[in-house]
Amino acid sequence: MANNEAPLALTAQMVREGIRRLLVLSGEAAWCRTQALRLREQLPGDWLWVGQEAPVAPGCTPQALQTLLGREFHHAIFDALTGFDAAAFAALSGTLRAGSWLVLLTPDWHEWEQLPDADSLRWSDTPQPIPGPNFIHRLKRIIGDDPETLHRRQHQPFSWPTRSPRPDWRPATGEPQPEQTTILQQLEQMPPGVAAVTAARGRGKSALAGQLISRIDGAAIVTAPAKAATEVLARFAGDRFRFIAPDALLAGEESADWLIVDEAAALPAPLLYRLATRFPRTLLTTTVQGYEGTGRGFLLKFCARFPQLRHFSLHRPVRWAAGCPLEKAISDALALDDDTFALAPQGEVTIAAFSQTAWRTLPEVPLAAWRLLSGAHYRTSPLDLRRMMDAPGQFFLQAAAGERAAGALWLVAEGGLSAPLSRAVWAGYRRPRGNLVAQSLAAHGGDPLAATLTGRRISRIAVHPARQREGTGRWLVAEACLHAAGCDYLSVSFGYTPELWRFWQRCGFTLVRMGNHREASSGCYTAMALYPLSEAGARLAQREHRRLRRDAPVLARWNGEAIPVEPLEEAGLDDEDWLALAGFAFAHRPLLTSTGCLSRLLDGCPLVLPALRGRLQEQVSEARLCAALQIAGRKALLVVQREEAARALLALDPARAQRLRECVTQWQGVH
Ligand SMILES: CC(=O)SCCNC(=O)CCNC(=O)[C@H](O)C(C)(C)COP(=O)(O)OP(=O)(O)OC[C@H]1O[C@@H](n2cnc3c(N)ncnc32)[C@H](O)[C@@H]1OP(=O)(O)O
Ligand SMILES: Nc1ncnc2c1ncn2[C@@H]1O[C@H](COP(=O)(O)OP(=O)(O)OP(=O)(O)O)[C@@H](O)[C@H]1O
Repeated sequence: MANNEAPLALTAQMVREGIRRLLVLSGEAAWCRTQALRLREQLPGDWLWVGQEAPVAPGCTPQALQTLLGREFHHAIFDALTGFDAAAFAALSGTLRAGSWLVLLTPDWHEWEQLPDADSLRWSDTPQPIPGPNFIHRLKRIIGDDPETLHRRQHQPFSWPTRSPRPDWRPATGEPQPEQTTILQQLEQMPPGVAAVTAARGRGKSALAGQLISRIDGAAIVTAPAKAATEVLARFAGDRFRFIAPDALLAGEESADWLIVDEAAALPAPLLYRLATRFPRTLLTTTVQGYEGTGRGFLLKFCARFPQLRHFSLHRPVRWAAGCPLEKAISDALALDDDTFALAPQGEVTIAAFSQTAWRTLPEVPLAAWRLLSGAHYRTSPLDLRRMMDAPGQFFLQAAAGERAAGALWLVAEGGLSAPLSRAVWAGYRRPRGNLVAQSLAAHGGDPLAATLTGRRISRIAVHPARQREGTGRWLVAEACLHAAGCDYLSVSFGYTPELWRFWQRCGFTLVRMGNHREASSGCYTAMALYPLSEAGARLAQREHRRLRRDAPVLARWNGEAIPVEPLEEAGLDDEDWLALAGFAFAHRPLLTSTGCLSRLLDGCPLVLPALRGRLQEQVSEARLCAALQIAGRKALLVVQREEAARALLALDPARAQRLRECVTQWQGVH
């Protein structure tokens, strides 16, 4: 067959069979792009080009792909020549219609895993891009071993292969598919309440929601993170489709018999919760595959808040045929399949540490740990997989029972900043990437040298649901302490719930900080806790815990949330307050970090200080305060608040205030 007829013939066969395939082009950038453009001309289709720079339209960057989810394309090119955004790659594959090619452009196949990957700046806290050898090595092995993937390398012969035929695909006709019919029947008879439909990509969730709208007697409102992503739903709902954006819906008074929330897990949990409780019946649809950052965690965390929730799932693909080679290749490469929770691990538990090198020597161990950790946590994405595999400073423990993972724990090395940098972080001048808890201890805590201490942050811990409350979680944490000899503390930052805090308390952790606002994704306040491992760590934990107890009454007033510590009712300013106030008045420490000491300052100060009192004592919103005081905006308001604090300090003790001003302004000079 002539070389330009072969791709046409193979593509026509893929259309008949309802499948998609991966084609990898590896070599120099110019060669890869030329080959891709040539193929694009040969094969008709709408050919989305995803890369940092798309030479043709339609095109978008990997990061912008999120806005196109819910749309469908016929063929796509994914440029991974300078960086590989795994989440975007997987998401793109889900948008491809039957009969499509996903063309992946990679650097020279042998060099790829050694080359710096621009995407690493998102998952590694290093200042420059680093290579991701473990991830790329595994990806290469899976692609290389996959007989369905085509691979063309520069300077190597290539001919289009033939493939033995599969049964012809019978695409859906527009009438509900059998799985859809069963669910529709139940939804139509559902008493008031919440239902959730979950499935992997392309299973007909959105179509099902549209079919429901077109069948019910009453009115329905559709909402979703992006209207552009509701095309399929709109098509199946017909002229009864009515879309209202989530915030507009919340702000308005609209009523309807059904609320349909498409891609529900992409909305912040508190918003979703408020929406779901406002309508008699709510249908949530969401993708349960790691790359949408949702996963089983959505069911575990969000849906658990509705005990009567009806949960349905769709299994058979509709956008393409079952057994599609592209779907399989991507699911294998990104460890997306998710049956970890189906079988309970049996038998005695043993715990062992493993390092990133296990991805080469004994990959099933880290893979099982990854599956457990990602399945148990809300919003885990392939970014986390890449971090786990290749970012520096990661440590792991696995609890095994028989052949299966019963628990896993992931730690990240933090701290050890230089004294000048730690002080600059404390003063609010600097905030380099990474070191979440270590920097937070300095930036929001009382000790300017806090970030010089070294810690290991527990980034993830999970125990298999069938083996919880047996002490495995505590044992994992105890083992982590043994493996962290030489560090000052173990730390954890988590979305506060009383149950989770109970766990950390039982592991011996001391609460040192509560965030000032609920996290959009979890609806929880972020809490930070420490487990000291050295004397310096113990001093830090005690000092920060005491500070939290002092600030607790003020924080609780501010949050309207009880802080789980015994409040210390101590009026007046101590040395730490003076330093923190100087950090606010003369440097850049944030207002919300300084609420405790500022409140104590205001309590003992006769000056009027309207910008501070208005915000902290009367809790007037920033916008109203700006209007009342004729201040141009939030930034200008903060300047005024800092000036007021400076005036109060200078009035209280001019010499001390002056001395502290000189001290904290010096801490700016770090580069
Ligand atoms: C940084 C982060 O990863 S934060 C997120 C933590 N991970 C998750 O939420 C994932 C889902 N949850 C889990 O995987 C598990 O429930 C874990 C890891 C939190 C706890 O693991 P387990 O092995 O069940 O904990 P373990 O049995 O060691 O519990 C020790 C003590 O903590 C407390 N505790 C543990 N779970 C709970 C709970 N759900 N409610 C109340 N107390 C609890 C109890 O006091 C328990 O002792 P007890 O059983 O004798 O009363
Ligand atoms: N019953 C049906 N008849 C005809 N086409 C259907 C039917 N159900 C779904 N489809 C088509 O299958 C494709 C996938 O459906 P849909 O978008 O609803 O799936 P999804 O699970 O929401 O996928 P994604 O998560 O990728 O958005 C769409 O092109 C849709 O038009």
